[in-house]
Parts: sequence; structure tokens; C-alpha cells
Amino acid sequence: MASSPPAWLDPLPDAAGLRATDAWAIGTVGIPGIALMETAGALLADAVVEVAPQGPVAIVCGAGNNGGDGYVVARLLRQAGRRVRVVSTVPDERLKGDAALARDAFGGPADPWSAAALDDAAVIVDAILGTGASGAPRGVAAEAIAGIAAAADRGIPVVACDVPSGVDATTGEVAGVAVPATATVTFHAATSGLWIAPGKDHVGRLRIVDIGIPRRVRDLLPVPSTGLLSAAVVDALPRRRTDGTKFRSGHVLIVGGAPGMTGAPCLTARGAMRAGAGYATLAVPAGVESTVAARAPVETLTLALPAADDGAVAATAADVVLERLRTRRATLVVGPGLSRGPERDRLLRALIAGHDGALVVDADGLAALAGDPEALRARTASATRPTVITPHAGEMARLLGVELEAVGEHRLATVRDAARRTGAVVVLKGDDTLIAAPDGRVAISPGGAPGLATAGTGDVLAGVVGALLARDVEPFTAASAAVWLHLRAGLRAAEQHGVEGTVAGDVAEAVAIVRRDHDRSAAVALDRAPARDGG
Ligand SMILES: NC(=O)C1=CN([C@@H]2O[C@H](COP(=O)(O)OP(=O)(O)OC[C@H]3O[C@@H](n4cnc5c(N)ncnc54)[C@H](O)[C@@H]3O)[C@@H](O)[C@H]2O)[C@@H](O)CC1
Ligand SMILES: [K+]
Repeated sequence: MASSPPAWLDPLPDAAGLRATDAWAIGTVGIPGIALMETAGALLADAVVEVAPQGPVAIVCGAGNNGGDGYVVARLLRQAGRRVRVVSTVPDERLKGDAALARDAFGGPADPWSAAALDDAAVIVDAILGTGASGAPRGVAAEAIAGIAAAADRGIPVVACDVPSGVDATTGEVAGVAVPATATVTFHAATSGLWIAPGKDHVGRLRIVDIGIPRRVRDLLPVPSTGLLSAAVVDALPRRRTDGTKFRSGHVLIVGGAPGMTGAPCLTARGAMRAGAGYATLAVPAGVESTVAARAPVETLTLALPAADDGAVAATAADVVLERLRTRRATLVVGPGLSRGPERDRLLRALIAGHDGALVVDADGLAALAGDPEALRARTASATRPTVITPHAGEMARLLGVELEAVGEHRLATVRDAARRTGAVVVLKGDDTLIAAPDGRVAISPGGAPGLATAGTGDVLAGVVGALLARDVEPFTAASAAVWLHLRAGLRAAEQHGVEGTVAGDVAEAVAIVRRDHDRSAAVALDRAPARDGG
């Protein structure tokens, strides 16, 4: 059994884990499978009624127990007086076990799949494939999924049973066609794939329903390697104490900036300061130092670095940076606005090798490692050198030397591969930001903050990660907490400025407010906690 997960990760089982959960409930607890299916079907029927309170219901059933759930819905809605039309992707005689029982209880008729069955539907129930699916949908199942997608395009709402058919419940991958659901009702626990793009974009509104499987199953089965980030991650962060100093609050040294790109490192500094860094130093090419000093938070220091012919940082700047790091311990954040080129490639490699402390590599810093993620291994082998990299999909593609599309199609596998090959904690940014540790654990952001889709928010995130590493927070926790604070800050900033009007600087400011509000409510909770002796 894996070690217990941190309290701030809500475990997200994979499809196999969920099947093991079902098997335990049936085999060990003794709950009949058909009873679970009845409960699942009843809760699914409730959702169908909510989505479409009246009108004909078309239910498309597949070969397995997902189809069985569909037959329960069909029976219950027909009993409730709804006009129900059931079509199946397989002949009845292929149904087995609980699915066959549910089919028998429904009676009939169930017609073979035909797209015409969806024509007059007020709502469609997708009960074709569930957690037992493997690979791209094949045969009639694939045809039916395409038919549902076409009907959804015409505006007919779709309620997916457990997982939208065609979405891999574990990885969120869509290998062929997939159902675009209006709502998905999933049983007992959401699997990881429901939170990872592109599957996530097919889920619609997600409802997780309890079908009577005892919660203690969580403690009995192996801990899933994936989990959903929760607010509790902020509780894992240290707080300033009255006897603290700016040095104890942590120092972040940012290497970046170039002519025409002076804003990026300034945003990183703002993110770092607002996330609690005691101080920040902006190490930038000499020619832009005064510009950066004018734009940066007044609380930050600057350090002029030798510039190359293009005005961006020269490779020889590594000596200046490393010298500063030797005299003043700091977390190094390298990349924001750095610009690319051979000088930066050499700079990066020298910094990676020479810096004996925490490191964040972002943006153009990652370009220097293109096709050579193993370059980080020499440093990540050492526990004194926590390393976090923060690529978006394009930077990840260059880092691993793969096509951009491949990153988008296989996000979970890609982020795990990157963490394994670099030995670093890897933050693959997106609405479903994934944070992978080299040991295979992955934290997933719930996302939902479109205000973050604007220039500079990545620079802010790098600063927040840097600030938390500078407080000696363990890197998987630091990266996860940073992603969480940044997400909530994106929501907070959008409350004030609107989703369209939010800019990166607003997000940096909001990081502080989000943290303040979290810590206040935690303090209130402590005040209210009963004394241990019961007094
Ligand atoms: N007793 C249980 O274990 C419970 C299961 N439940 C439901 O059962 C589902 C899992 O049932 P199953 O394990 O039977 O699996 P599925 O219902 O997902 O279907 C698997 C079947 O689909 C076919 N299939 C697999 N991959 C395919 C592909 N790529 N293209 C076309 N056909 C494919 C195969 O014939 C396979 O037997 C869950 O998602 C949930 O909806 C619920 O009823 C709750 C209780
Ligand atoms: K389904």
C-alpha cells in the first residue's frame, strides 16, 4: 500500500481503483452489484429530470455495466411517466450479470442503435462506455458516440453516466470520438480523467454521487497516485513569526529580463513578494537595470548583469549570479523575460550546475534545456537542490522534443515523463494545471479561472513558487500551494476586474488577499476548536 497522501490532496482513483472499490463493496461488504446499479441509476435519473424536466428521453446503452445503469434509468423514468426510447450498441444476448438483470427488469423494447432514435429527444443519456472501456471507441459504440456528439451540436443536452463515453476515465485522453456531455454523474468518486484535458472539457457539470459504498474503502485500498488540489494545501505553509526577519521570510533571486521584456521579471518579483518572500533581487542585464528598477516593486533590489551583444544576459553573468548566491542564500528563479539564444543556453547550464539551493526554471529558461530534460538530473539527484519547472504546453513540447499536439493529447503521461526524466517537480500549466513529482504523484488543479489566460500570469506563478521554496517548503507542496494560491487569486482578481479585464499584476496582488483570507478563517477555526481536555 502506498504511504498516506497529504491531507490537501483529495484522492482521485484511476479506473482500476474504482473497479477495485466496486469489487470490495460487492465481494467484501456484501452489497449486491445490482443494488449499487439501482442506486446509481436512480441518482442518474434525478439528474436527467433536472436537465430536462419534460419531453422524450433517449438512452443509449453499451455492452457493460454502464449500459446496465442506463437500463435502470430507463425503467425508473418510464415508471415516472416519461416517454423513453432505448437503443443499444450490442444485441441483448451479449449483456451479462447485473447489466442483463437491469435489462430484464426494464423489459423492453431496446432497439439497435440508430441515430434517428435521438431526433425528437429532449435529453440523451450516454450509457455506452464507463470505467471498463479501453482504447478508442470501436464499432457501433463509436458510431453511437459520434451520433450523440452530432445531436449535442444541434443543442440536445446529454447526461453522461459515470464518464462521457470515449473519455479515458484515468488519463482524460480522448483517443477517438467522445461524448460532449452537458452534465456527468459519476459514482462514489471522480476518477482522475474527469479533471484532465481534453476529457475534462467533455464532462460538463460534474456531480459526484454516493451509491452506498462505505467511505472506509479509502483506507483499505492503495492510495491513488493522483489527487485534486484543495484549500488545505495552504495550511501546509509556514507563517511569519513575531521573531522573524526578512532573511527568515526567504530571499528570491530572479534572473531574467531583456530589452523589450522588462515587465516579466518585475511580475515575478511581485508574485514572490506578495506570496511572502522577505525580499527579492532582480538580476537583469545592465542595459535595462534602470528600467527594471523603475518598474519593479519598490521593495526589491536590482543586480546588473553583463549583457551579450543582443542586450540580453550574457553567459558570463553566471559567475556574478553564483557569487551573489554564495553570499546571500536565495531561491533562484530563472527565465522570465530572459530571451533565448546560445548565450542563455550556456548561462542556464552554468546556473543549474553551480547553484546549490532551490531553483525554479520558467519560460525562456526552459528553452535552454530543449530536447535535453536530463540536463537537470545532475542537480536534482541532491536533496539540497529542490527544483521546480513550470512549462506551458509549448515549452513542455520543446523541452521533451515532442509535438505540441502530443502534449495536449497525453497531458498526464507527459507531465509524469517530464518529472521522471528531470528529477524535478514539474508544473504543466493549463486550466487543468498538473503538478508531478518524480515519484509519480500528480496533483491536479480544479481550474476554472479563465481570467488567468492573459500575459504575465505565468511570471507571477514562478515568483509564488520561488517564495514558497525560499521558505523551505518541500517542492511538491510548494508547487502545489503556489498553483492553488495563483488559481484562487485569478478568481479573486476577476471578481474585482472582470474575467476580461484581469491583468497579471492584479493576480499578484490578489495572491496576498487569498492568503490573508485563508489564514484568517484558519485562525477562526482554531479559536473555535474545543480544548483538548474537554474544558
Ligand atoms: N457493479 C459494479 O461494479 C458497478 C458498476 N457501475 C457501472 O459500471 C461501469 C463499469 O462497467 P463495466 O466494467 O462493465 O464496463 P463498461 O460498462 O465501461 O463496458 C465495458 C464493455 O464495453 C466494451 N468495450 C470496452 N472498450 C470498448 C471500446 N473501446 N469500444 C467499444 N466497446 C468497448 C466491452 O465489451 C466491455 O465489456 C461503471 O462505469 C458504472 O457505470 C455502476 O453500476 C455501479 C456498480
Ligand atoms: K458513459
